[in-house]
Amino acid sequence: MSAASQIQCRDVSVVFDDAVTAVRDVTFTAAAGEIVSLIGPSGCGKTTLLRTMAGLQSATAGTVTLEPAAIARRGEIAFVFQQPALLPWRTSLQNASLPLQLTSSRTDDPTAALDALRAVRLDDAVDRFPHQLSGGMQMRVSIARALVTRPRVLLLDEPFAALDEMLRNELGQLLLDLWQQYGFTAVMVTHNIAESILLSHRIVVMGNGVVSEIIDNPMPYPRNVDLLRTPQFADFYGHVSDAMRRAAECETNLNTLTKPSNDQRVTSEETFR
Ligand SMILES: Nc1ncnc2c1ncn2[C@@H]1O[C@H](COP(=O)(O)OP(=O)(O)OP(=O)(O)O)[C@@H](O)[C@H]1O
Repeated sequence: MSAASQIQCRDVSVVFDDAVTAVRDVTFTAAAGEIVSLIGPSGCGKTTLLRTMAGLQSATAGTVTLEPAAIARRGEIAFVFQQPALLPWRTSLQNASLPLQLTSSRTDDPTAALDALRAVRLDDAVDRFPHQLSGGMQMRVSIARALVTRPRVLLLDEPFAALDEMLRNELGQLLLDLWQQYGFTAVMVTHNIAESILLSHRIVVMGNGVVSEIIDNPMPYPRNVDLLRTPQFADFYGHVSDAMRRAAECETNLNTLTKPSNDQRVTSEETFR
């Protein structure tokens, strides 16, 4: 098993086209082996921050440091997207093997891909093509493909958003099992408060590009979906939900301030300096 890496974001800002500040001075650390959720209103910069952590987007300012270093071309950083994005002409085994063929290992040995498919409980679907799989099974193949290189860091962008609640809980449970087995550090963007509570050690709440709150999750591990029916869960859900509301209100207030009437002619930079 690869050692997990700590991810440290320090004063990270991302500005698009010199005009849109998607992420502003974000600082937080995901400890090695921790699961962290990024939640917040739509458009608050979660995906941009996750892509910056993956090295898919450059930071305009600030740094993202992985310790020990994790190298994407060796598959040490893996990304799971909302859509499974499988190649339709490849079987589950061939899709799960893809990173091994693209990364520096360049191996055709199917053992690691078979192991990853077994871990996501798809032993009996290795020779099926994507169109022969349900949505949940396709997502499992996508997760197997991410894990096949034994990444130190797993970044997930709303991986279960397109699935119904039962399937989402089932795959959440699967992700917890895989985390126990593989020991990666995970950062996951989600809109789903219950999912963030079920899975993560800490919940980073964002609003308007900034981190508005970081909430430690007191629920002990190992966890399973039964947690969702406990009074402690209900209490904590209310707490996270209030933080989300505050982030959304902050977003609304900032938007009001950053959209001045013509006669005010104030830039957002001036407003917040
Ligand atoms: N490539 C880009 N060019 C210009 N603006 C962008 C680009 N990508 C994102 N943005 C803008 O940056 C802001 C943050 O977008 P981002 O996708 O990170 O938010 P998000 O919180 O992930 O949203 P959602 O929850 O809806 O997926 C938005 O205003 C978006 O329009």
